Amino acid sequence: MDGLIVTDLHTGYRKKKIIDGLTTPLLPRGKITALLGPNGSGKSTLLRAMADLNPAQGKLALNGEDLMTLPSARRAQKVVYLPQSLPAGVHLHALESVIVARRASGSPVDGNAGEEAFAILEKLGVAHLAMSYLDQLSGGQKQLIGLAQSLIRQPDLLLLDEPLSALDLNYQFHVMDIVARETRLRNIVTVVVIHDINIALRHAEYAVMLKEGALVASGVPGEVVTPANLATVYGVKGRVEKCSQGLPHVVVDGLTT
Ligand SMILES: Nc1ncnc2c1ncn2[C@@H]1O[C@H](COP(=O)(O)OP(=O)(O)OP(=O)(O)O)[C@@H](O)[C@H]1O
Repeated sequence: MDGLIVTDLHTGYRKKKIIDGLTTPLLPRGKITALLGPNGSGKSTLLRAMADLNPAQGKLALNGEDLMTLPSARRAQKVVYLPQSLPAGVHLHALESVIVARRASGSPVDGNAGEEAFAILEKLGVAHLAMSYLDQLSGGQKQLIGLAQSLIRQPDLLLLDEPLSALDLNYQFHVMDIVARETRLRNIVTVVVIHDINIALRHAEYAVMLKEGALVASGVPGEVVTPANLATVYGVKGRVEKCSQGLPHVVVDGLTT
C-alpha cells in the first residue's frame, strides 16, 4: 500500500501512557497530512514515536514495510522528524548544517554537496543566511534552516512538528507551498502538526484529528474540520465558511461553555 498506516500503536513516557492503541487509515503518499488536535493531545508524542525517538509498540507500515522492524540506522534514513525548535548551541553556519544533514542521510551525494545544500536554501528563500551561524538566527529563520536540513535528507516519511509556529504570514504560505510541492514531486508521506486550522484547510489534502491520544476523525480536511468536531475536540463554536476564493475557512464565534 502506498502511504503510512498506523496500527495499534502504543507510546508514552515512563509513567504515562499517552497513545494507547491508535489505528489510522492510510495516510496518503504525495500529499500533506495535517495532524490536528489541542495542546497536550499527543501530536508530538506520536511523531516522535514514528521517528523512533519515543519507545513504542505497534505497527507503522510505510509503503507496506513495517518501520518498527527495521534496524534503527535504516529507519533513520527513511524517516526525518523536524522538532518544534532546533537544538541550541550548535556552532555551525546554516549552509554547513544543511551539508552535515545531507551527509548524515547516508545516501550518496551526486556532484557537489555544497551546491545541493545552497540550492535548498535558495528554494526556501534563505540563501542570504547561508553564512550565518545557527545560534545567531531568529526563531523563524532557524525553522526555515531546519526545514532545509529535513528536505535535503530525502526521507520517505517527513514529520514536521509545528514548522510554521515562528513564521510570518508570508513565510507560512511560502513554506506550505514548498512542502506540498516537494511532497508531491518526491511522492513521500508528509505529516505536519498545524495549529492553524485554516492553514490546514488550505494546504493539506488529508487530516487526522486527535483528542487525548485517540483518533477523533480522519479524511479530507473539509470533512474533518466540522462544527461538531471543533466543539468536541477544541471546545469552540466554529462555523465553516467559504473565503473569496471559495476555500473553506473557520470562523470561531466563542467557546462552547
Ligand atoms: N518528556 C515527557 N515526559 C512526560 N510526559 C510528557 C513528556 N512530553 C510530553 N508529555 C506529556 O504527553 C502529553 C502529550 O504531549 P505532546 O507534546 O505529545 O502533545 P501535543 O499534542 O504535541 O501538544 P502541543 O500542541 O501543546 O505541542 C502531555 O500530557 C504532556 O504533558
